[in-house]
Amino acid sequence: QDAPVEEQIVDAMNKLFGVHPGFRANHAKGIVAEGSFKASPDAASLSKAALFDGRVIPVTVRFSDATGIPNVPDGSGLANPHGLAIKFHLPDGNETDMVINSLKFFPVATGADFRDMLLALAASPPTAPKPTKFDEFVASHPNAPRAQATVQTPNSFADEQYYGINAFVFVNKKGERQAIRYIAAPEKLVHLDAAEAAKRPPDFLIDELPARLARAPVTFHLKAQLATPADQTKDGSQPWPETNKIVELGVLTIDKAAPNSLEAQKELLFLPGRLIDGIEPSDDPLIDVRDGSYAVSFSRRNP
Ligand code: HEM
Repeated sequence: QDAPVEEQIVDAMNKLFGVHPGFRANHAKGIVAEGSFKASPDAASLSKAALFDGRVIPVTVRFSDATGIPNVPDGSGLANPHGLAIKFHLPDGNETDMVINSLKFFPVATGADFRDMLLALAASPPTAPKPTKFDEFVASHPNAPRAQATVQTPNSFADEQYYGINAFVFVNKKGERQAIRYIAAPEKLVHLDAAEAAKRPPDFLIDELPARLARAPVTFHLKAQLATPADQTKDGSQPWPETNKIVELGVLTIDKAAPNSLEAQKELLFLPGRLIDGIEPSDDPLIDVRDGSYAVSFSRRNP
């Protein structure tokens, strides 16, 4: 009970999804691929980060299904939101990560609330008497079901739009600061309705990606949604107005499935707070809680 909240969160995930040695406590099922990123000239005016200087930066990415269940069917509602984790390998040997998913905003604003939501879900199996613990949680956290309602099953990991949710702060060469939220936009967005998704084979997303990459590369436009001075940055459960300016940061090209995805994903650790000069965390408390929880999960899956 006195454990740090990051550990309590991973314990709650283990309770909800079961313990599956060697797998992530959340987003357990995934596939690794490789490619590159090339920034647009606009990116450098917002951030001095080496990532945005226009050179071609090799990347390792991992697409994933939600939950800590390693064999969750890709078309199940449980597998929403799908994730995209990107590791940028910079010329100086440094790395920086982006860990984003298909929710437009997060169900809750703090680590403690996220832990409580996971525990409420774990205490609310289909047989639980009504109102369930999760019904009670929702009554005091109305954004939780609203957030989940923003996701659908995509036709392909490549046909989904992914959102950064947590705000980061870009700093440019002049020292100007701009809060942003990331968006990775696909060439086309293709969603399935729940009935159609349920009919797809259990690994249809995982199997489709290497097949698609063998034919042609997959591209995403990495963008930054800019905060206005009126926008808060500390609550990822509150989206910014859709009218906010969006700047194209560059193109992410994924061209090769990793030859040994299962082994590769085990060794990979993506951290939302692994940043480089020119990109800073905002005051959103989830960034630190996420970093801590991902590290706990990593140490348990690689004991
Ligand atoms: C309090 C908030 C959150 C907590 C505690 C949390 C916790 C976790 C944990 C423990 C993992 C497994 C990490 C590992 O073993 O490497 C994970 C994976 C992941 N999470 Fe979160 N998460 C949170 C919020 C978010 C948000 C806001 C996003 C998206 C914007 C997100 C996207 C992902 C993705 C894409 C993965 C898979 C990463 C990979 O492929 O290695 N999470 N999360």
